[in-house]
Amino acid sequence: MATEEASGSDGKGQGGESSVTYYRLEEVTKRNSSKELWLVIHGRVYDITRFLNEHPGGEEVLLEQAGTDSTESFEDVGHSSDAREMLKQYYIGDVHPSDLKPEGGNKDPSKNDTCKSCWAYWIFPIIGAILVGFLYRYYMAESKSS
Ligand code: HEM
Repeated sequence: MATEEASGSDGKGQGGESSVTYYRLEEVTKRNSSKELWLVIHGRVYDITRFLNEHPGGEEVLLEQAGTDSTESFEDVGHSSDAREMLKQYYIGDVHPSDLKPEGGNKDPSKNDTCKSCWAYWIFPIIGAILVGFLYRYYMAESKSS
């Protein structure tokens, strides 16, 4: 497991662009006040302490979400692409892989589903075409004999 794990409380603002810093959810949960406010959105950790006063939706909503995975709340509001762009400047790292929830997209099951639907997409039209072929021949034979 090649993970660069952050454990110090002064790790904010670090995390070079080349290497990802991983944070345990436990660490994120501790940053739940206006003095230090971290959020998780789509498995990424954001230090939005300095954004608190600037948030167009107000401080309160952010304080309510402080230290949590606020992916759902963030998406529910239907934030604009500008808001999504803004996220980048507050990004400090990723949630540690062992703390990641299988959020809506379990890799293996979704792959299996795709494969299942793959053959289904092909097999039904092929069976349909064969049936139509047989029916056509049957009617042709019938019309010739009568
Ligand atoms: C760090 C992450 C966030 C950023 C960068 C951000 C940014 C923004 C921006 C730019 C807007 C103005 C409207 C837009 O452009 O979409 C906005 C509005 C809003 N945001 Fe956030 N936001 C963040 C997190 C959250 C969270 C976690 C909540 C939780 C509920 C929230 C709730 C709202 C609400 C209620 C509005 C007002 C929407 C409206 O008036 O239509 N935001 N936010």
